[in-house]
Amino acid sequence: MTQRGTLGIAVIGTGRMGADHVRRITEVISGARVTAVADLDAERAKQLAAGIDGCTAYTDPSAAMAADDVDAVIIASPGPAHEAALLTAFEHDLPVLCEKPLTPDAASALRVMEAEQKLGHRRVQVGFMRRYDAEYLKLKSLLDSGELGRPLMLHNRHRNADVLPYFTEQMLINDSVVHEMDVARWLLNQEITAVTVMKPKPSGNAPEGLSDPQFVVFETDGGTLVDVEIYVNCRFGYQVQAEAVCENGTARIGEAHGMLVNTAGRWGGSVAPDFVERFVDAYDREVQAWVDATLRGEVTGPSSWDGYAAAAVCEAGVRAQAEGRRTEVRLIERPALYR
Ligand SMILES: NC(=O)c1ccc[n+]([C@@H]2O[C@H](COP(=O)([O-])OP(=O)(O)OC[C@H]3O[C@@H](n4cnc5c(N)ncnc54)[C@H](O)[C@@H]3O)[C@@H](O)[C@H]2O)c1
Ligand SMILES: O[C@H]1[C@H](O)[C@@H](O)[C@H](O)[C@@H](O)[C@H]1O
Repeated sequence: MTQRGTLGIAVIGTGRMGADHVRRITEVISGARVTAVADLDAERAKQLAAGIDGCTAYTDPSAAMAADDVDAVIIASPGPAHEAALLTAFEHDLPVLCEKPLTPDAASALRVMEAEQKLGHRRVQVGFMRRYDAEYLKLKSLLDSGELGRPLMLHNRHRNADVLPYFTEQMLINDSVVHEMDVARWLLNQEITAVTVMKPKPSGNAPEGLSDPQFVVFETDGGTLVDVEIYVNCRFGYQVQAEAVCENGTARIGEAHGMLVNTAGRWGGSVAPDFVERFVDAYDREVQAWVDATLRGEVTGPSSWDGYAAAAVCEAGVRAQAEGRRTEVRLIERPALYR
């Protein structure tokens, strides 16, 4: 610990999410402080570090993780850079909160799990923050209580106002639908066994080369059907909704937020502009839970196994999307460390 009872954290990748986590650790949560930031963009890291007492800027993530005042790591670089950062964190036996996706494909996720198993203990929490959202937590506890009976179907809507120009068809699955892969597995306590992707005629708002929206269906080993409407250029705001249809009732989350206003012959509320606003409390709770567990010497939350399972479903999803046919998901047997 760099200071008594305070975790010194290195944040790797200081773009949108990394910078937001730095702000959160510095201003919102307790028990931790940012002692290092690393970004390939030296200027970006330097600017962020300049505002924080005792924080050093690096361009090399390995140098940041080797620093004496670093006790734990948040990885917020792009998905393809996660494997290398995770393996370096393991070399220093550091606890890690790794933004989703754990890695972009199943083979690299398997390598990460193998390296973690060699350490002999769990080190990774994956940043599937919806598991910390108040509404998702309520839905999970209702489903787990059995009050509604067995879940038959789970309908999901995932809408972003827009995405950056480099957003690809594959990212629709790997960056966006990956959240529904995780929440479906978590809410239902089931594994996803097959994926089908269908595409309506694209929206006029979709950029050239991106077929948007898409409709994704998961089959599960418990016989529940899960569908996801993913629409990343809906223009009107950020919306994430889920409805569980069970034997004895249904439960829906993500419908309304904030104040309801009546005016000029209309009524209504507002739609969050982006995930940073919609899930602010979930991100806060996620990072605080990670810091608290780390200070207790524990690792909780979504594991590398969850990251691997999602990566395997993503791989099947990308194939289903490209080939236009139902694609099965194959998982290895769950290693003892993750049972
Ligand atoms: N949980 C969520 O809701 C959520 C939301 C957005 C992004 N994310 C995830 O967070 C991660 C970052 O996304 P973002 O939107 O902040 O991206 P971004 O492009 O805004 O930022 C990424 C930063 O990482 C830096 N970088 C690139 N390669 C690096 C490397 N090898 N080492 C160190 N730094 C490197 C870039 O220079 C950039 O500053 C991704 O894994 C993404 O999927 C999660
Ligand atoms: O990386 C982002 C992020 O994960 C958001 O939570 C999701 O809604 C977006 O679709 C995705 O592009």
